[in-house]
Amino acid sequence: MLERSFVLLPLCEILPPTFIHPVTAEPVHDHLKQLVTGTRQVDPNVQTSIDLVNLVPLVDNSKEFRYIEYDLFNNKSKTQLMSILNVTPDSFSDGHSSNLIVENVMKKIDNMITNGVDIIDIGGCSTRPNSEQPSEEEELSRVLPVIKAARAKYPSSDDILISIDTYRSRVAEESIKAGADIINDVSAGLFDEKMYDVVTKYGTPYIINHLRGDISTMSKLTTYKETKDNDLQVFTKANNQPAMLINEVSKELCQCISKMTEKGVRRWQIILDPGLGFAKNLDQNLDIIRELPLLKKYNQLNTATGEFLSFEHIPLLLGPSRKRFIGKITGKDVASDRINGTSAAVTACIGYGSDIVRIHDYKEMKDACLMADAIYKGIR
Ligand SMILES: Nc1ncnc2c1ncn2[C@@H]1O[C@H](COP(=O)(O)OP(=O)(O)OP(=O)(O)O)[C@@H](O)[C@H]1O
Ligand SMILES: Nc1nc2c(c(=O)[nH]1)N=C(CO)CN2
Repeated sequence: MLERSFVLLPLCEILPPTFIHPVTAEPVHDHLKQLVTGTRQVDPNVQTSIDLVNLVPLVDNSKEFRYIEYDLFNNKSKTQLMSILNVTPDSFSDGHSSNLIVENVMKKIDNMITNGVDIIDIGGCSTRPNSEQPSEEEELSRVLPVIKAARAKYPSSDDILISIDTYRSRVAEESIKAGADIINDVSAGLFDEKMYDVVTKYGTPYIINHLRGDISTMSKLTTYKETKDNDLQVFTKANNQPAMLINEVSKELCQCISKMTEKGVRRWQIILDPGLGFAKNLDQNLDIIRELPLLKKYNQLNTATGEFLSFEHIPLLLGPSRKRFIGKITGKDVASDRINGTSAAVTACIGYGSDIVRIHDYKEMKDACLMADAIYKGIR
């Protein structure tokens, strides 16, 4: 056991750092560290190296087992480019029929795929601060025809991954039935209590984004103070303001994770997003990016229930694209003028450890990803 990373690593995801190995009397986490630092060698009869990959299983109609693979041990996976496809009436319609809208959207999808996008994030409902929310029926009528058309032309998740950007469980469910692969929920289940049941039922990857309040109140809910909870042992110490922000965001995400796992969602379905622009002010958005390594190491133990939650080796997504904090820093009031600012932010996100970036300008951001991967991960 002590010479096998494929035994120790999963154990360290479910056992707290305080857990002592019954025979060696050392923490199990220390045994993993010994393998990572080379103090102890892996068992050559069963493993050629300590390297492991994380597989996020996909639910595909084919019989084959499909998954998204992340080499989280060495940070050597190519960053995934998630391209935003807003199917809101003002994005594609020019006053014509819905068939024409789908036709126009398909051209854009073709172009995204030609330009090397990995995931297309389809959204029929804007979640930017204070935006108006359409009805569920309206949201469904916007996204379903596009998902169906995209899946008809690109049948396999190998061709393209499709995510549905929605906080509504019914939209998520219908989208999965229409062929979407991933659920991207800005509310991490807080806006719709049935969301976790859908995620459990279909077993899809589930992106959980941190926010507070709702679309109209979130911009004001930016006070992050250390909360007192005698039952909660947090292993990442918050000795400054940015670290405290990370810990509070993480704790709030863990509250959601705790609820969803109780409902049957599995750890390997989860992709984390600390939510740039969601209940964060300008400095907090910068802190989130800069302190991403802290978030990736977040660990907590509920001493009352024994529940241990760790963010280690969970894939991470950031969505900085064209957001207001970039506009404020670069002095660009118009969102489409923020491409260079976004490019710099995307590079930083990757440098600090984001596995997926959600962006609007896929051609430009493809280049940013290629450069950042070459510099930070040595991947070409
Ligand atoms: N959470 C946010 N925080 C700050 N600014 C945001 C946020 N979301 C969107 N914006 C701003 O909204 C504009 C882009 O909106 P757009 O709807 O295209 O983005 P999006 O990421 O697709 O959002 P949504 O999916 O909610 O529609 C930009 O002006 C951007 O500055
Ligand atoms: N996962 C994720 N989804 C989003 C994000 C984001 O930052 N992350 N930003 C949005 C625009 O506000 C809409 N949807």
